[in-house]
Amino acid sequence: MVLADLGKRINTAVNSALSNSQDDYTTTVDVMLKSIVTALLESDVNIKLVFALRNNIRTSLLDSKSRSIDNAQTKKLIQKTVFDELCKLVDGETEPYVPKKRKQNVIMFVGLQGSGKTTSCTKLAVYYSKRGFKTGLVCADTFRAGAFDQLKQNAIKARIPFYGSYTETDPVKVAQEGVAKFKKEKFEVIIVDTSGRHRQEEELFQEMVEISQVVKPNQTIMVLDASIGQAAEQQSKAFKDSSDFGAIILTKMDSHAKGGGAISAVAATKTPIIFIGTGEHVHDFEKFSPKSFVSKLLGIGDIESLLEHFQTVSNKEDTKATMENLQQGKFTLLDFQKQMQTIMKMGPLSNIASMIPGMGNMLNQVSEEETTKRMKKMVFVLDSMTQQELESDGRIFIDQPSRIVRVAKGSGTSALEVEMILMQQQMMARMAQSTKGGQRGPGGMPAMPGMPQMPGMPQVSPAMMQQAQQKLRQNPGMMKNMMNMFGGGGGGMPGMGAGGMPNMDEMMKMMQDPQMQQMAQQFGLGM
Ligand SMILES: Nc1nc2c(ncn2[C@@H]2O[C@H](COP(=O)(O)OP(=O)(O)OP(=O)(O)O)[C@@H](O)[C@H]2O)c(=O)[nH]1
Repeated sequence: MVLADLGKRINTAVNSALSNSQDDYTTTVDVMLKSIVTALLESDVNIKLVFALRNNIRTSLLDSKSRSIDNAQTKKLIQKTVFDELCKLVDGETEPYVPKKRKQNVIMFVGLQGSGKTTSCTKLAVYYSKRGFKTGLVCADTFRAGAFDQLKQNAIKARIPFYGSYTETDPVKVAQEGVAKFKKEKFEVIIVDTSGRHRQEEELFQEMVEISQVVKPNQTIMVLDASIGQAAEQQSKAFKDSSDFGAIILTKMDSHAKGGGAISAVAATKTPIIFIGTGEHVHDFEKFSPKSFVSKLLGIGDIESLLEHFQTVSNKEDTKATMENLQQGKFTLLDFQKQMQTIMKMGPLSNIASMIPGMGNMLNQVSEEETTKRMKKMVFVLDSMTQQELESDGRIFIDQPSRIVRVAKGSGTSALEVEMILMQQQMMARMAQSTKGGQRGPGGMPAMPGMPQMPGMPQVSPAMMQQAQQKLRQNPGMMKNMMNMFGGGGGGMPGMGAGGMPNMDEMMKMMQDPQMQQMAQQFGLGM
């Protein structure tokens, strides 16, 4: 992620300040600030902003009130002051426009060529469409050959109605006609993609002014490539003068670019970032809030973004069907397949992990590549099942083991791997059975705490539980295996507790189940 290195360095600076008991308070603060300033400057953040941030933190930390408080409070104060000042750095100060239902909201995109405009237009269209807005896309880029085809392909894939022309060369005319057509058809969100050039040229800005005059956008969004560095500021100012955008989308935040230049541009134009692009896929798109961003940057996690993201990528109908099944205490292989597809749509596991408190570092222990490989295998296995098999509770495979061999062949996996997935589904089905009518967690998934005893399971005494927990602590590799069994601990899976973390007590109970133990031993999981 962009700025990931910056986050680590700031964290280190704050933590070493907190653990340093030898220096006096002023020296501790100054040493910490020196490291933070260096990290920010090396990430391309504008020098003026860096020094303003440094002075603000120093003033807050060294004023007489903060100095008189005790050690624990000082630690909290340092953490909070750094956090707040970093939030201010990415806070555009003004409130962005929010499209209203049953109104016709016209949104115009501007930005240089290659910044990710067309991709972001489609991502935003999908975002609003998923939230019940009748949404259409207009391609007003007649400058670049192939621009309309690109938007068309994206729109078809995402099932978003679109408008454009292969013959009309006047972008103003195309924009006007497209918006008029969608307005007539009572569309609620109409997104206009415009052209970009490689450089900031006079004609481009003139074109933006003219399009803006005819489509009268409720909101103009500038798309900015997070990797452009210091040039971001000048580019943003030029667009601000011509098209007075009211919001920014930062793209390519998944890259390893420094990103500080783009952050500086936000501060220079006092315009809020509303979304960030985190990949090329249509769902690699996150709503931006300064607090969430800084939380993730510092590895604190951000459940709000996770749930918001889950809502965007999950299919309402599928979720509803799974919910109904869960209400009845059922969890079929089809439910399992839908959940896997949703998790895969959420993007790289590191993206998901960074949103879960305490999970940011977890993927360092379980290799992302390995986990993604395992998850993909699970999808291949489930995709190789017949509809009858998917809609079943999984027993069909026990009754007819030849099915396992067929699925293994079809998915390019082994019979053992298929059995492994069936075992996971069985575990989840058991959980669903035991939570029938019980409490539900976020996203309607079973809430693990306070879960009733699973049917057919031996009673687990507190001593046994303690023993098992001890065993787990002594053997972290076992936990890793368990995490892998659950596809790397991705969020939203049935059987996961709040925030997608597996519930330890529940795991313990499952580990005590003789049938599960037998199967686990067979798979070499060493329970
Ligand atoms: N990794 C990554 N790639 C992205 C992201 N957003 C866009 N891209 C890629 O960046 C390239 C350019 O994106 P486009 O959407 O075509 O850019 P554009 O600004 O519309 O360009 P023009 O149509 O030429 O003006 C494409 O290969 C996209 O797939 C992102 O958030 N992350």
